[in-house]
Amino acid sequence: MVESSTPSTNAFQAQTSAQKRAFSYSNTIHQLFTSVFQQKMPADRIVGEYFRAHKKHGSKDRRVIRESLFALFRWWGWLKKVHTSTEQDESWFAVLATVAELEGHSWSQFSEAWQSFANQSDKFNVQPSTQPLVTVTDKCHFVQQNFAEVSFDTKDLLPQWFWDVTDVSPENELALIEAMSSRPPIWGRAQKQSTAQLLSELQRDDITATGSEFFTDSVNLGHKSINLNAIKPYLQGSLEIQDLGSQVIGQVCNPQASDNWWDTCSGAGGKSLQLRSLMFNQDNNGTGTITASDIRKKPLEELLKRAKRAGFKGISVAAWKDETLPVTANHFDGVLVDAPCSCTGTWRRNPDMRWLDDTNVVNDKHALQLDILTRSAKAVKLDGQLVYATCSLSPVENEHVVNAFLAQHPHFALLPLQHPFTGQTTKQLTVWPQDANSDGMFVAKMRRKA
Ligand SMILES: C[S@@+](CC[C@H](N)C(=O)[O-])C[C@H]1O[C@@H](n2cnc3c(N)ncnc32)[C@H](O)[C@@H]1O
Repeated sequence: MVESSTPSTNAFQAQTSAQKRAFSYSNTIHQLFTSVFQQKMPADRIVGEYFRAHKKHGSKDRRVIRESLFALFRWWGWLKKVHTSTEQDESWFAVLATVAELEGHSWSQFSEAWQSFANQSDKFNVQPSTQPLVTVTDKCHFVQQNFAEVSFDTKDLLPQWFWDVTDVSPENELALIEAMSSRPPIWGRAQKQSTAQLLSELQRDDITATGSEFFTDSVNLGHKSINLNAIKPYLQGSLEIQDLGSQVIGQVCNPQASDNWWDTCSGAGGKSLQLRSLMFNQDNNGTGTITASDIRKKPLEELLKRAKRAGFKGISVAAWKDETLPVTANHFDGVLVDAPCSCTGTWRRNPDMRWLDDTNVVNDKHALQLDILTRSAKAVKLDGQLVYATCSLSPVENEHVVNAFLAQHPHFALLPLQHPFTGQTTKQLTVWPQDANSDGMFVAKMRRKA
């Protein structure tokens, strides 16, 4: 943890207990915020490590600290124009007070304290909003009113390099910014039981969840954090957490109950489990199998634990250590390549990454992605399917990779896809975060011809 310079409470005349507490929260948030940028490490990791080392914080403290920190990153495209120093000065308190307004945080006693610290300087006159801030356009006006000497635009909320590497039509721009400036809900899937059964079990655990209009096994678990290890459906494997956008990938694969699929970049198996679950839903005695591979061993161990929890047979792992194919060539009905990528489609959940990464994160993986796709394609049997997916919103990692592959492999052809949320037919599908309140994803499906 990086030590940030701490001004004395006297400097800001923190007198009441709420002001003193607000001051102490500010110290912690500032330390964490500074650490994320200095260590170039995801905020989630920095915060996790901090709370493990500082058990003194109760659940309310943790909520104020964590939510204020993530909100700072969410709105940093504007706030960095206000807080240009690295100190805990008046401008820092001005941005803390502002994020509390932008997010509608309930801790008004602390945001009022931050506001009063900011307004001790002649430079600031931060005022709360007089009306509800619903859209990013409302929020932009609010910030503009409070900080009249700088100019703000909704597009600032995503870095310029993102706009440079992403094809967003002008009519979709605002909806994308709106989605990227909010958190999606937690999405999950019902496994080995109906969604209705799962929902009623969740209700027994006091968790309000709803089904989804798009996929029969999807459940929306809302925005509240859930201690998964305390709920029965999760422990029994009848609930898996998987974003709705990610679920599109398994749905596009559409594996049949007796198919053999190879998940070449399985990680801890989010999609392997979904594929197995979809097979199981068709026929729970089906002979289908999933082989999961990854360059890293640890996630494969985690995958096996998750498969055991779900009681899924037919899932095995084959570590992919070198250039050699870890599976039989020309064997699989389907091969899924969920390639390593920039993850720009998951920025709603990790708003810090848009400020930690730069354009290289999108541009430097094209060769690796094409190489993995090319090697994976060798395992597809005649008439079998090859699915390429990323959680990137950039054509550089998506269409450009698929088109380069097809140019070198004319015996593969794209299969048309229907967007599950909008109904549009397309050759290569980008799921935008605003389409159905999910992460962003990309998927293309090819068939191996004679
Ligand atoms: C997008 S993540 C996969 C997420 C996973 N499919 C899921 O649904 O949870 C990409 C994975 O590719 C793996 N990877 C990176 N380079 C690889 C390579 N050369 N061969 C195989 N896997 C690789 C990474 O370790 C990472 O787990």
